[in-house]
Amino acid sequence: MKLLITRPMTAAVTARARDEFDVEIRDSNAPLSINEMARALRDYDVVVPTLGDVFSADVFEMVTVPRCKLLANFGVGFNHIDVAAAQAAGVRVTNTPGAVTDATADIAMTLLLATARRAGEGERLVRSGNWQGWHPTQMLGQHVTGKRVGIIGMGRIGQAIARRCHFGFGMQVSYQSRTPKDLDFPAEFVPDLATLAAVVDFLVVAVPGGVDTFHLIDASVLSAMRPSAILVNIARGEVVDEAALIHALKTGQIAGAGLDVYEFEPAVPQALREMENVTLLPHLGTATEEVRTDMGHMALDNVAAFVAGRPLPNLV
Ligand SMILES: NC(=O)c1ccc[n+]([C@@H]2O[C@H](COP(=O)([O-])OP(=O)(O)OC[C@H]3O[C@@H](n4cnc5c(N)ncnc54)[C@H](O)[C@@H]3O)[C@@H](O)[C@H]2O)c1
Ligand SMILES: O=C(O)[C@H](O)CO
Repeated sequence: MKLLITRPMTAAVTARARDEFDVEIRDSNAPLSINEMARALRDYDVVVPTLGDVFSADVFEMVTVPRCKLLANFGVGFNHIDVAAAQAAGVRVTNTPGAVTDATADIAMTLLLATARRAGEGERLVRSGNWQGWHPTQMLGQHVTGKRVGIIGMGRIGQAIARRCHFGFGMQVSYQSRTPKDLDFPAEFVPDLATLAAVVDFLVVAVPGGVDTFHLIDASVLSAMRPSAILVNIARGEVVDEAALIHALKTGQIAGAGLDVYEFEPAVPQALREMENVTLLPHLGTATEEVRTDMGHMALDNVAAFVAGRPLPNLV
């Protein structure tokens, strides 16, 4: 069984992979090219791909009968893989749900707090050497405790964000999801997105990427938001119409945004980079040693199950 891991991993994951499998670990952090993806499907039994490795229908068309029978994705989001095309080619797909949940919820709170409290702007001021000292009206931001948050996509991460907002910050939680959830804390289900957008102080996006959610947050949702409201996106960049977001920020339709993901990642529009009321992180949601190691182990658990002929624990 030949395994390809498409990026360098943490030391613990690398050691386990080398110990348990005949593995090649690609020595580059760049996404696979289309030809590398075709070669991966042709030459390996299992591939551990990740974000940026765009296994589209075109790639599966390039390889008539893939040797590869499993794409054990490193990451919960799998919108870079055309799952239907993979299945049609006899390739199963797994992901790493759960391992990413708390860290990503923590980054959502980091973005919410940093944007509301102007932390990035304040940090830049101190670093510039131009800070003139404290005064009663210096750099006033928005209070967070007790405010109303709207969460779009009440899955694992959405619920972890909601718990932090409710238990940690005494916030009122409203949400939109495909179905109402049975939750152990108070949260109001608002089925209509524009209605939800209109009543919250913070709107947090936590849905999966892909065709169903492409530009879910468009000009109409942004224009429904209050001028004092802040948008946070930890989901996938293309869930938010970035051009419409820039327009909403420039025209004061909304007060700010906290972003971990971008429509044309890693390209971040200059317009966003120039705005003080926007907090920009480089897709840090799961970026801790422990979480990346847990994700790697979860991907390798799926590989191990495949090799042993057992049911795949995280089949998509
Ligand atoms: N920024 C990061 O580093 C980072 C890290 C982890 C995950 N993510 C993203 O977060 C996503 C969510 O992860 P999760 O583990 O919570 O997934 P999940 O499947 O548990 O939750 C997604 C929720 O969104 C809901 N949903 C789907 N389509 C919807 C729609 N059109 N409108 C409203 N709700 C909809 C689903 O019903 C589900 O409740 C991932 O798919 C990934 O793209 C980002
Ligand atoms: O989907 C995920 O798990 C993240 O975006 C990658 O860490």
